[in-house]
Amino acid sequence: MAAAPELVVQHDAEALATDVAARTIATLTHAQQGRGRAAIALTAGSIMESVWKALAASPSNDAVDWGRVDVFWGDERFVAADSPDRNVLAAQQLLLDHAPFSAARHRPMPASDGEYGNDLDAAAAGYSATLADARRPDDPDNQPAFDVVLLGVGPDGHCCSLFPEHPGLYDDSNTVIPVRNSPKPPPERLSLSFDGLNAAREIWVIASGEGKADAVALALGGAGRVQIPSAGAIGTKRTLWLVDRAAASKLPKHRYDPPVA
Ligand SMILES: O=C1O[C@H](COP(=O)(O)O)[C@@H](O)[C@H](O)[C@H]1O
Repeated sequence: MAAAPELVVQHDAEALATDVAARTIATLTHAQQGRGRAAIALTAGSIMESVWKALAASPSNDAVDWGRVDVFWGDERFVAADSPDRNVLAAQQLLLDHAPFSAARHRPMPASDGEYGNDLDAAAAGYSATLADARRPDDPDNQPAFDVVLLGVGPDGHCCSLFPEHPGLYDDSNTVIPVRNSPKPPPERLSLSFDGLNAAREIWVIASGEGKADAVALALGGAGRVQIPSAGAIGTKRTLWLVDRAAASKLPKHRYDPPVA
């Protein structure tokens, strides 16, 4: 079942990051109570470093049993493990390499100098198998139903490494797909397919700043996922757009009526 998008608008990037961190802690705690292990998928993006910092700084972060959390990735740049282009690096530096988060079972996507060498197809198949191995009893056959995906959105509306009018949008051959000729460098990437992404219980699309305002307005205004891929990110239980006022600034008044200052 698909969930129609809800919208929450926070004052600014800092308030947005604090809100996302608090919701993440609550959602993972709740998932652990119901399903034993919790599963989260991360993506990168300009707001995410603030989210990771807010999570690290939250006095409530030990409410989660991080030893019973699986951390996956929604997309990754297929470059060498030490390349500054890797999405995972900042997350490790700010969050995942530190207690209590380091207790989580972290599953980074493969790098181009890792176990699959520079074989992008093999790396995509390998991460699909990683997902399949991590499924819980009530999950779909081939992957965990992520309890939450923290999904960045590009100014062009892309999410994960699913870009407007790009072949990857049509590739649901596996939960994780190889992406070539990405319009945003670097050109080779790994990404959840739409099927892989939309198996998530909750998807939170997180956007901050005026640069994201067109994408937010188009996605919530009814654009299709070929034009604006983030419009096609739909969780089975909940789809939540968490944005700041700048990112909400091009929404029509019936969708968001900003408070008078
Ligand atoms: O390339 C990517 O871009 C998106 C959005 O990033 P932003 O810097 O425009 O906010 C990100 O969500 C994705 O993980 C990343 O690979």
